[in-house]
Amino acid sequence: MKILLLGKNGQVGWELQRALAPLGELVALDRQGGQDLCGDLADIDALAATVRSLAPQVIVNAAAYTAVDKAESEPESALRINGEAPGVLAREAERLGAWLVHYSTDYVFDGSGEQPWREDAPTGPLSVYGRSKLAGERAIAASGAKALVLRTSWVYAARGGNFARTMLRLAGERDALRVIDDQVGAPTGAELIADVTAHLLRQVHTAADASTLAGVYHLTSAGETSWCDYARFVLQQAQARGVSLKAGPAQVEAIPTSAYPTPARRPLNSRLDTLKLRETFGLHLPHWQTGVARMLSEILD
Ligand SMILES: NC(=O)C1=CN([C@@H]2O[C@H](COP(=O)(O)OP(=O)(O)OC[C@H]3O[C@@H](n4cnc5c(N)ncnc54)[C@H](OP(=O)(O)O)[C@@H]3O)[C@@H](O)[C@H]2O)C=CC1
Ligand SMILES: Cc1cn([C@H]2C[C@H](O)[C@@H](COP(=O)(O)OP(=O)(O)O[C@H]3O[C@@H](C)C(=O)[C@@H](O)[C@H]3O)O2)c(=O)[nH]c1=O
Ligand SMILES: [Mg+2]
Repeated sequence: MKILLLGKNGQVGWELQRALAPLGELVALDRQGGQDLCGDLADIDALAATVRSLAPQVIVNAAAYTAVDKAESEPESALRINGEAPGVLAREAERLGAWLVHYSTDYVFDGSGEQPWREDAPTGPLSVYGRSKLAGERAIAASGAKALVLRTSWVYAARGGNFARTMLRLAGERDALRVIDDQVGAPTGAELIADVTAHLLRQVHTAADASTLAGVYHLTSAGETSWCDYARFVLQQAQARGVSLKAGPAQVEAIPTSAYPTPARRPLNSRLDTLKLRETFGLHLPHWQTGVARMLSEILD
């Protein structure tokens, strides 16, 4: 099986390089591409030509415009990379009869209520990033390609930029942190996302009628937390590993969203219901604290 991976150096892309390697011949590209291959999602024609020339059986798209606040002032760029380019990948996949795996986000929802969102719940993005990711989902659905669209949330990894690492840095610099406690979701590790992706592709590869497996799935860790309690957990774990910090968990002040103005609005309720994924593919999803503790061991021990 030939697999084309885009966005190979992002949090998820890096872990996918590891997890997809045993499945077949892996061609992994970053934005720069190489050897007449284009991995830049903003260069739509060259991207389509690259897919045609490689003719993979599977395309995995881990590239995205993920700077949520910056997207508010760069909507065209976000929409091209997150909205248009996935549609082009899907149309090329459809022509080739290839599968597309793509990632989306909790930010496609408006964050109302307290119930975990199911896959078929109405969307209502609050930000440019959320709208651009929803546009990508819709373009994929319209293409007719066999696709797995995995909505995840609050992604962290040992390698790359994420909230946990920001909290560690700030707690080393400041006496106190102020962190939002009324946005609730599940921190999800790039390792888990990559391993589940590989598991899904194996099942799709061996299923008698694989096309029935195509669709949108929610993929997050089990459990839920707020950004504030997540920050406290990270700092408590760091201290337990002997890291000296200016601000410990007790110096993390809980604040409402209204006290932390940002260019992009974010959902209050980011809970995603993962039942469909677990039942369809026979998966167990670990609690968020397990993966975060493991990631912290990796970077701190
Ligand atoms: N991070 C999160 O909290 C969440 C992420 N997701 C989704 O999961 C997926 C993976 O995200 P994650 O790994 O965390 O994101 P990262 O920001 O870690 O990685 C994104 C990658 O995309 C690359 N990229 C950006 N623009 C382009 C472009 N024009 N052409 C090619 N590559 C580009 C970046 O490269 P460069 O470094 O050169 O910019 C980077 O390597 C995305 O679809 C994202 O929307 C969903 C929910 C939460
Ligand atoms: C740095 C900081 C952030 N915050 C808040 C702002 C925000 O609501 C929350 C998280 O901040 P971030 O900048 O990490 O959030 P953000 O970049 O919006 O994270 C999102 O990224 C995209 C790509 C996704 O798809 C989402 O699932 C989600 O992970 O914490 C504080 O309250 N205090 C702080 O000191
Ligand atoms: Mg961010």
